[in-house]
Amino acid sequence: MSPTVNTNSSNIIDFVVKQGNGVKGLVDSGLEVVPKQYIQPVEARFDASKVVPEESIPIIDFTNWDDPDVAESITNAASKWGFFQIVNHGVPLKVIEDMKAVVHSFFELPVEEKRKYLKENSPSETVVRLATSFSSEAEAILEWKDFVTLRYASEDEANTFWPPIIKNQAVEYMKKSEVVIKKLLGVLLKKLNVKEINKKLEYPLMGSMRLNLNYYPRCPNPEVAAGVGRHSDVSTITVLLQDEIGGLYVRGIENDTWVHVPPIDGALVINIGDVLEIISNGRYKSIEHQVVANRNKSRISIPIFVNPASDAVIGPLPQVLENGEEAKYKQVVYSDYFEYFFSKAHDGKKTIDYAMI
Ligand SMILES: O=C(O)CCC(=O)C(=O)O
Ligand SMILES: [Fe+2]
Repeated sequence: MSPTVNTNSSNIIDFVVKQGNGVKGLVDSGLEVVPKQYIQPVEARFDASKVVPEESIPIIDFTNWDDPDVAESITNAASKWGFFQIVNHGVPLKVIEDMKAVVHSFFELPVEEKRKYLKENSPSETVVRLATSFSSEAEAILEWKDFVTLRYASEDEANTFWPPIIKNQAVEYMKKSEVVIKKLLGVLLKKLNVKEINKKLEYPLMGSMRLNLNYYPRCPNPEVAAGVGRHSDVSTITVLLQDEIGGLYVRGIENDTWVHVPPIDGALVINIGDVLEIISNGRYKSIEHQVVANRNKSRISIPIFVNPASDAVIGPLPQVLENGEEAKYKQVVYSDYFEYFFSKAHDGKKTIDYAMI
C-alpha cells in the first residue's frame, strides 16, 4: 500500500525529500492537487502562448558524421540553436530501449529499496545519489521531478556502486554513447581550429561524466508547477534520451519564444552547455530550456552530462583567440562553476555571468 501524507503541512518536505518518497510518492499516495511548495510564481511559469509550433530544432543524420556537410550542419546547429537531434548515431535501438526500461524499473522499486541511495545512505554519494527537484536545499519552490545521479568514471566503479537493477544496461548505454560523444566533440572542436582531442584536452572537455535518470510523475496542475525550471546546462555538451511523452522546450531564436523538442524514436537530443560556450568564446550557444510535466502520464529522460574534470580550468581556447579576438569569458575552475550552479534555484542563463568578463 502507498504511504499516506498530510499535504497541508511541512510534512511534505519530510515525506518527499528526507524520506525519499519523492514526487512519485506524493502522486502514488493519491494527491490530486499540486501542494503549495510546488507552485511557481507567475513569472516563472511556462507560458504556452509563447510556443512557436512551426519551428523546430535541426534533426541531423549522423551516419556520415565526419562528412564536411554533416559536420557543417552540426556546427551550424550548435551556433544557431544550441540544440539538435541526431539519428543513426550508432547507439543500438536495443541498448536505448533497455536503458529506458530499467529507469522505469528503478523508480517502480519500493521506497525502502530506493532510499538506500539517498545522500545519507548511499554507499558513495558522489557516485550514486537519489534526489528530488533540482537542488532542494537551495530552492524556495520545488520542481516536479525525482532523479538519480550517477558518476561514470570507470566501468569498475559503476559495477561496484550503481544500483543492480540498472547497472548492466546503463554501463552498456554509456559505453555506446561515449563513442558518439567523442565524435561530436571532435566535429565541434575542429571548427574551433583544434586538430585533435588528445588526452590533455579530454580533461577539460570530458574529464567527468554523469548519467542522470529523471522521472517526472504525472502532474495534476502542470500549468503552475515546473518539471525543470528555465536553465542552461553547465556541461560541455549534454546527450539526452527522452521517452515518447514530450514536454522539453528550448528558447527559440526569436525573442521570447519557445520551441518544443518532439520525441523521435531512437534519436538523441544534443545540447551545448555553458562550458562549450565559454571555451568557444561564445561561438557555440548554451541555450535555455525547461520541462513541463504531463497532466496524465509520467515521463522519463536520461541525460548524460559531459563535464570537465572538477579541477580543470575553463576559459576561451587559445585557438579561438589567435586572430586577436577579445576574450568574453574569464578562466574559472570547473568545480567553482558547478557549485555556483547548484547553490541557487534554476535561473535561466544567469549562471554564465559568473564567468563573464
Ligand atoms: O528532461 C528533459 O528533457 C531535460 C532535463 C534537463 O534539462 C536537465 O536535466 O538538465
Ligand atoms: Fe538541462
